[in-house]
Amino acid sequence: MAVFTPVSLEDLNRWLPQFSLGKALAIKGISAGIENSNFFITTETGEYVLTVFEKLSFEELPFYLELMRHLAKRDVAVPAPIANRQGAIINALHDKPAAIVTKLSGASQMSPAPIHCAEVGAMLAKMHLAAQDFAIKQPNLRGITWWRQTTPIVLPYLSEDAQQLLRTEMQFQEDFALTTTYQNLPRGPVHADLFRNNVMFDGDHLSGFFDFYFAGYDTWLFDLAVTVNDWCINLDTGELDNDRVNAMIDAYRAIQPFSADEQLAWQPMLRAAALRFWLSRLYDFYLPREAEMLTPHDPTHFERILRQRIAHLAPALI
Ligand SMILES: Nc1ncnc2c1ncn2[C@@H]1O[C@H](COP(=O)(O)OP(=O)(O)O)[C@@H](O)[C@H]1O
Ligand SMILES: N[C@@H](CCOP(=O)(O)O)C(=O)O
Repeated sequence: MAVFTPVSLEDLNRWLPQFSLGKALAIKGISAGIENSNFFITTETGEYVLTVFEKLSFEELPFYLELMRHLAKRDVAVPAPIANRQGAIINALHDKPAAIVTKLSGASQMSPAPIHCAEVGAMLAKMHLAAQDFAIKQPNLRGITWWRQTTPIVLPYLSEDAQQLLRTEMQFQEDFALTTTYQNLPRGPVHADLFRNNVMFDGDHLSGFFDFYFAGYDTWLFDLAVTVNDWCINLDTGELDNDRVNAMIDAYRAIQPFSADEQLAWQPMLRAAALRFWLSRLYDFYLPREAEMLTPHDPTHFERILRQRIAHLAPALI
């Protein structure tokens, strides 16, 4: 991540007494990630993760953190938010919303095999089902409304060829969103950013997933498409690795079978998932925010993936 808002050990020890976590012993900024300021913290009671939210507001945040609390209570492997003595899980730090969550064990699996993709597919299906009775409905803030807003902002930075691709794909997705196939897709709270760096493995065992800060109420299929586009590809070309794709969708289907509409929507949804992250990476690349640490992601990675999804069909969901 970046560190946009520095937090010192002294800052933390002034802020921490509202929690039952004892004294802070150490704090370390985390360079991975690009959205918020994240820190590993060690206190007298253990190790946690502190996040200072850079864009999400006090009003928007309950959806994300209450969803994590809801899932953790149902034994889904996600970090649990830590409440202060008044029961609040979102508290101001340096005038920004901040939260402490439990720290997951393990490490990211950045070169996944089919076995890892199967674990992720099964866990994603379990998460979708466990979230069905979650009471708060907040839209995916990086859904098609945001794509419409962001497209004209980033277009001027693109080559003519890339501009043509973006305009054509936006029209395709606008048309697809009007179909009954799309409108009939099962939906609920989804993670919407389940990349390899947001999942922890202990060996071949999935130990947890985190970074719910792009979550929203959207189609389950969009969530699966986002995940396939990061876990099941040749990173150099964006081409799908069918063994990993089939491992993930077979494991998902074993828990939650696909509807006829999902089977019809699969190819357009893989394109939509590629478009969404091409747009966000273009925005972050050409309109970057000031940060103490920031590792921006490469936008052309998702341009390649989008072109691949348009040119070649993925394995079907049947
Ligand atoms: N609960 C957690 N347990 C363990 N590591 C975490 C946890 N949350 C975040 N991290 C670490 O912090 C990094 C950045 O977190 P992430 O949520 O992806 O950033 P951002 O808030 O910018 O999206 C992760 O790649 C991971 O290394
Ligand atoms: N995962 C997305 C955007 C967010 O990145 P993160 O590292 O902050 O989770 C991408 O790779 O573009």
